[in-house]
Amino acid sequence: MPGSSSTTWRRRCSRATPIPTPRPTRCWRTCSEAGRRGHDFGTSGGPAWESSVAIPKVARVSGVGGGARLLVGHDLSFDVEGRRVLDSVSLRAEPGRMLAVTGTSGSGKTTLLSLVGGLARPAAGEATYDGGPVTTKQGEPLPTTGFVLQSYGLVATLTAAENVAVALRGRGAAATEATDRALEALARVGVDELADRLISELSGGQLQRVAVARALVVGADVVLADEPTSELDETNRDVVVAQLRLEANRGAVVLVATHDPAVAEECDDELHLVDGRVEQMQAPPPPPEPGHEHDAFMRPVTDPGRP
Ligand SMILES: Nc1ncnc2c1ncn2[C@@H]1O[C@H](COP(=O)(O)OP(=O)(O)OP(=O)(O)O)[C@@H](O)[C@H]1O
Repeated sequence: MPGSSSTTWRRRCSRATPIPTPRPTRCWRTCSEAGRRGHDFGTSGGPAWESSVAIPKVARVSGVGGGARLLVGHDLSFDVEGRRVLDSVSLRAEPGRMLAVTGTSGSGKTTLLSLVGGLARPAAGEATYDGGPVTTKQGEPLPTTGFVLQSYGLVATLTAAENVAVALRGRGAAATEATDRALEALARVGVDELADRLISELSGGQLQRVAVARALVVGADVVLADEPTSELDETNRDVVVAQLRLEANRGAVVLVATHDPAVAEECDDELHLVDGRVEQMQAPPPPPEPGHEHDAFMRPVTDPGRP
């Protein structure tokens, strides 16, 4: 049922397979234990990967509220040419978690990410981060934010490395440091070999991974990724999702707009939009009692030959 409340649920990541890794350049370790997802990429001076990721099995319904480093949307609405394309949508995204924003094409995913990222101003409602506004009065994002734009927003006349380094140069990093970190970010998504190629010489999937690297490189408080895997094969999709998970693990709020159920499945929470409104979600059933763990996979046996 559409409504103005935000309803998200928490799901356990179901995949316990090792995450495919691009060629690492530095400290990189994999961990394939169930419930421990992610890798330690010893770069960029950021905090190390937290060794375990607590993903409870139980459903959770989030309410809207303030709180430390929460990204909150309060009844956000947005109009385009007099048409309401987002209608009273609320969300509450926590650091350390990945929130999938799903919905059919045109349902408002990009619009919602733009509003909570401060790229657009809502017609009504408010977005807050850490209890305060998401932008300065001049419209500059206040939390450090890594955007993966659907259209990438890369500069065609610069190389892949330069496009990524720009995100750091704009924040005052020295040229050498920015280049080093750009190469590391490109390596995280397996495109460091393309570092010196012009953007105009890259394929769609390569461009998309450069755009992801640019969002990763800043060690952002908030990562807003709009369809970050739409051009990728399954292996590279998993690499990108694993890197977004790493961002969450180091404490970022991560929002991923996606059409891909496999990507949504890897997230902890999901907010589903239908025609610019939040669709009421059904929470998954509670975990089985001890001793009944396999019941969920059992089907009633109907044998027409038996009474
Ligand atoms: N600049 C614009 N001009 C006109 N209409 C727009 C504009 N931006 C968004 N819209 C409309 O707003 C609605 C929501 O668009 P939005 O891009 O947020 O959807 P989406 O769920 O991200 O879609 P997709 O999955 O196709 O990227 C759509 O009906 C779209 O046509």
